[in-house]
Amino acid sequence: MARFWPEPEYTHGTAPTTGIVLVNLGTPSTPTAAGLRPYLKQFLSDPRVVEIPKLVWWPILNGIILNLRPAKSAEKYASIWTDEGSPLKAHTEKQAKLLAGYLHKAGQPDLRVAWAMRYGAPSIPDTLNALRAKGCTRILVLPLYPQYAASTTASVMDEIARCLTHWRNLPELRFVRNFHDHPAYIAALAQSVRDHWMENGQGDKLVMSFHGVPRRSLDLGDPYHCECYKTARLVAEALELPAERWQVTFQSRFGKAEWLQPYTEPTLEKLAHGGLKSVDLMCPGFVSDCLETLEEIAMECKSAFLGAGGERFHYIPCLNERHDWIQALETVALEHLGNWLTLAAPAESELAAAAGRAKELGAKQ
Ligand SMILES: C=CC1=C(C)c2cc3[nH]c(cc4nc(cc5[nH]c(cc1n2)c(C)c5CCC(=O)O)C(CCC(=O)O)=C4C)c(C)c3C=C
Ligand SMILES: [Fe+2]
Ligand SMILES: [Fe+2]
Repeated sequence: MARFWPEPEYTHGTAPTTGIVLVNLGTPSTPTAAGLRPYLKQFLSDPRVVEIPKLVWWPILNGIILNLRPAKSAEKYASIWTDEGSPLKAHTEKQAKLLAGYLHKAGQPDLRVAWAMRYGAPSIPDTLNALRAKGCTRILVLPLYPQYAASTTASVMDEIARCLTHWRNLPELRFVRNFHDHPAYIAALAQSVRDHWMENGQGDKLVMSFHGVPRRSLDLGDPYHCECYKTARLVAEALELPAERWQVTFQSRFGKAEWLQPYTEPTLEKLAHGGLKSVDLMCPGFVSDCLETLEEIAMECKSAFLGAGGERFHYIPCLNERHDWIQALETVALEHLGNWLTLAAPAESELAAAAGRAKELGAKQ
């Protein structure tokens, strides 16, 4: 007897459901050497992050770095850890919850919002599997990196693609490449500076510090450097700052190779030596406060500037849970969802009829 196979939509009995995944870098599970080791191992084994041939890099990573760095980094993490755990994780989770609420209010209650970390937990595969279990057949991936870099944005795409090699029935996919010049993101950054000035007064210079990458990546055509400068220029324009009142720097250098210059900490010392007394520093490339902003900038760089003769150093927090930033995130998401929003999901009655037909077909088999 011929076998009747149900049509695909009956197989799953669900309407096309759309999921949004916010992805950030990741963070250790605990601020201890034991928590740091697996996180650093996964992070620093990513060929998008360290672009040195495996044969050369692996002995250095496994023989030296993973023996020395976990304890050193753990101490730094311990200095910023909160009751909610890692600040990066806490902010990312809250941003996802807020975004879901904003989309619900905007008349999009069916969108599922999830969050994942490129390294550590919750992993990208676990998050995509959870969305699949909720019936999502359309997924928008939104890396929380405003500026595109191969080491961050492309690495998220690699992991999504790697994960989907294990799926038979692929979802439709959309991917936000960057939002470094999005007017809503720029407006939120500029307003965060104005808010800070209103409360604390204005410093003599606004330094905008971005995470660094190896200089070689710029020579190889990575747009990261240019996107950082564009973000900074747009923020400065929004604040009507003349050229001598703002500056771009790059932080978090790793290893001995040259990274993007000028480096943040030496620049701050140079500014102080040159007689600058008062500085405001923001990190527009990080949408959440994390180790790199709370420890490296707000603690280490502050003490370097003050130690070099500066008198006032103010760190302006990241966008975190600001209302204008979550609105910006909502706008970026809605723009990329595009016609997925207007391709209406089937009505309940249609779904019930489809489920009935599927049952009938099942009985015939
Ligand atoms: C080894 C090379 C690294 C590259 C290239 C790199 C690029 C890069 N990173 C971020 C954002 C973050 N990095 C964070 C921590 C961090 N970064 C590196 C190294 C590279 N980053 C290391 C080894 C670490 C871990 C901490 C340490 O041991 O120093 C974080 C903070 C995470 C947290 O838990 O708080 C973020 C965020 C960007 C945007 C970027 C390229 C543009
Ligand atoms: Fe980093
Ligand atoms: Fe750092």
